[in-house]
Amino acid sequence: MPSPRRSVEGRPLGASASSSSSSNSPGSPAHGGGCNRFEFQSLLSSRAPVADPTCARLRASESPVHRRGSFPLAAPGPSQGAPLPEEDRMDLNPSFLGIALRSLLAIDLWLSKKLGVCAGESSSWGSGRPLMKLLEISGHGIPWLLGTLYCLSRSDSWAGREVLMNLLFALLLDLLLVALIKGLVRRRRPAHNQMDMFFTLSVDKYSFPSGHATRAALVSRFILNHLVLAIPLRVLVVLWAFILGLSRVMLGRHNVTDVAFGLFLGYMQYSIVDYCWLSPHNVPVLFVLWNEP
Ligand SMILES: CC(C)=CCC/C(C)=C/CC/C(C)=C/COP(=O)(O)O
Repeated sequence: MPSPRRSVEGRPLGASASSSSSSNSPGSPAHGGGCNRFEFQSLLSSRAPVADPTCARLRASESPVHRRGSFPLAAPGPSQGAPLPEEDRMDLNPSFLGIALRSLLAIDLWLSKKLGVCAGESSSWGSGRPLMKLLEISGHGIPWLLGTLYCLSRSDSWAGREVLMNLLFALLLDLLLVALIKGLVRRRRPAHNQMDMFFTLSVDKYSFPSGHATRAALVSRFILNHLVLAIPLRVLVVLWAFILGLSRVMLGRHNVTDVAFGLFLGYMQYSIVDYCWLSPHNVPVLFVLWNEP
């Protein structure tokens, strides 16, 4: 009578774990991909080196997780009742972080789709689209850059110039960081978005993080720290940032997480600007362009 096939450590292998490639069982190469189908690997294989890496990988099919039916790739082998070390079982469990991230992404997509009520003319709040697009322009990089440059050219005080120079630096830093992260993450905009934004850069086909949200948070914090405003105006500035962020999701331009992270990033960017504050004392070269007003 044939004895069960054994791994190098003497434990029996499951039926589909046979290393003979002639089989047409699910785990066999003939069934598509061969041994590579077993994506998970036992901790044991890293502790006890084996001569043949194929064997190490095949040992995964012995795992209790595997046998419980989570991945029904292999039929139960003769090792069914044999107890395994605790660490073998833990390694095959999906990580908590992975599950949490996947759940967050699923909620994000679902919520963003639900909130995308102005994504098209025929959407449930399609008539609000022009207003959302007006908000979009209020947070666009071009008007902010041109506006700052214009004010800088008209400014007649050193203090005003210093603040405006730092605002310009903040806006450029924001464009750079957002372009960098968008290019690295490469998250596509939501499927329901109509790509009809004016004046975009090539990275703006990506959505993470929202450039409008970063700018809104950065500029708001900047204004609150450098302009003396009455309380109602201060509230308005904060509201503008949040409503602009929400409008990005309502227009279908972004998912909720793009905007949430954008607001956070913009807020943090202000801290960088504040830390590197440009003044005639630390970078005089930037200020020699002007004579004393
Ligand atoms: C100096 C320079 C490179 C200016 C470019 C300004 C510009 C075209 C910024 C793009 C603004 C924009 C459309 C960002 C996308 O915002 P999301 O909220 O859709 O990420």
